[in-house]
Amino acid sequence: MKLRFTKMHGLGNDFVVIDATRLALELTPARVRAIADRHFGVGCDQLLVVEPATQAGVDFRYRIFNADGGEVEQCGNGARCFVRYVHDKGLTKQREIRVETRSGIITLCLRTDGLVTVDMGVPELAPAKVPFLSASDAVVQPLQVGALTLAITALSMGNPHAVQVVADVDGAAVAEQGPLIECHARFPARVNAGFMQVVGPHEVRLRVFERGAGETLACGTGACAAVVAGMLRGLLQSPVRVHTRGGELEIAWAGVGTPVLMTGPAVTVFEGEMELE
Ligand SMILES: N[C@H](CCC[C@H](N)C(=O)O)C(=O)O
Repeated sequence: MKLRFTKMHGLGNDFVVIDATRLALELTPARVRAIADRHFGVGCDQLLVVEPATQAGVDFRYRIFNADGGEVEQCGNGARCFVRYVHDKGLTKQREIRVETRSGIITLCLRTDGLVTVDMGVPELAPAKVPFLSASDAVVQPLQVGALTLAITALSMGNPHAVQVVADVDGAAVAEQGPLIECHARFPARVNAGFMQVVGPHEVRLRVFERGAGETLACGTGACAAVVAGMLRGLLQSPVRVHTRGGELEIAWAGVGTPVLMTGPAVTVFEGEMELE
């Protein structure tokens, strides 16, 4: 079957976006992997699917698939691209929309300056809800990774994150530690591994080895998780500028029990059509 798609990115975290509001699309893990493959397919970190809402008071349903074929709960950079896509495609005239994801409803706002602000919801800190196997709910917890004992903060932005503080992101062992953290037995749903360098109380540098995609140039939920972790540790104050390899995000959080607000760009690169087996 011929499949039309739009290639987009949020700070270099790249997506194939498909409008499934008027077509029935069966996305098996094998099909997702074929689309995401950077040599034999279109290539992307995640596949984003636009579907009609299934509940009242919501504008669309938003499905997210990692390059490894797994469907996941949330994607921050993808959410910014989502609202730009549905607005530019004329699927809505609203600049603020509510979309349902596997982890709940989020609100996306396409600003007149072209940036997008997303209410990413309230972070979940209880280990069982991350999920993270731990007898403690301490903010900083030891995690044995090979011969090292890392100090991580585990939390959920709808999807699971393990954030550690490093002295210098450029020298951080992302390639070595990332896969070991991602698949660590104490994270039964696997986890996104964040490496955060604190530059000042309102500024960090961040790299993320993403669950199901490897290191990406930026991770929106990872930036939210890093700021929440840094504020809980007493290292950061809201708002925080997060420097990723792909560019900058602004993250604001008023504290436990309140939602995290993320602001950043969303870019359309090209339109295309592919043959889908
Ligand atoms: N790899 C993530 C999904 C994509 C998140 C990221 N691209 C973002 O911008 O938040 C996970 O498995 O939870």
